[in-house]
Amino acid sequence: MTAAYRIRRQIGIDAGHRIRLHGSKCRHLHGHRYTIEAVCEADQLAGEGEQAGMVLDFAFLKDEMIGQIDAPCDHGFIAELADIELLAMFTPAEAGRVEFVEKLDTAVREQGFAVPDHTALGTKLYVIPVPPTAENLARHWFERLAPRVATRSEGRARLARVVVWETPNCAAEWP
Ligand SMILES: Nc1nc2c(c(=O)[nH]1)N=C([C@H](O)[C@H](O)COP(=O)(O)OP(=O)(O)OP(=O)(O)O)CN2
Repeated sequence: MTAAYRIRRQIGIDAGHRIRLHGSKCRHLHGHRYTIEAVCEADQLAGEGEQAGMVLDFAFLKDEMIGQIDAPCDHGFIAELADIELLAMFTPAEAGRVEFVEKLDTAVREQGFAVPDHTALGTKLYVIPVPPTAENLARHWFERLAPRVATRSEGRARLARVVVWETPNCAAEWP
C-alpha cells in the first residue's frame, strides 16, 4: 500500500431539490443543509514556498469549494434537466418554455451544468444532467473540483474523494 498525506475540509450549503421519480416523499420539492467534504492527497508535501509542509493550503481548498460549489448552488434549487415540469416553474414570463430548456440543454452538454442568469421569481437555479441525489452530486462536484485542486497545488495534490451529507444521517461519496 502506498502512503500518502491526506487532508480534508468541509463546507455547508443550503439548497432545494427533488427526486422526480422517487417513490415516496423525496419527489416533493424540499431542501437540505448539505455538508460537503473534499479529501485531497499527495505523495509529497510542498518543500518550499507559501505551501511548504502542506498537501494544499486549507484556505486554497476553501476558495475552490466556494467557487465551484457554494457560489453556484448555495440558496439555489438543484434540478435535473429532464425534470421538465419543474423547469417550467422557473421559466421567466417573457421566455418561451422550449427556448429556455434548449439553452439549459446546450450549457449542460457543453460544461456539465447550467446556471441561467434569469429565472421566474429571480430564484437561483442549478441544472445537472442527472437526478440530484447525494450520489450524483458527489460525483458532479468531484468532477468540478478535481482540476482546481491540481492547479492550486501546482500538480502536487489530487482530489481523492468528495463526500456529500444530505442529512446528518445520510451521506454518499465519489469515488
Ligand atoms: N441513496 C439515496 N437515497 C435517498 C436519497 C439519495 O440522495 N440517495 N435522497 C433521498 C431524499 O432526498 C431525502 O432527503 C433523504 O431522506 P430521508 O431518508 O428522509 O433522510 P432523513 O435523514 O431525513 O431521515 P428521517 O427518517 O426523515 O429522519 C431519499 N433517499
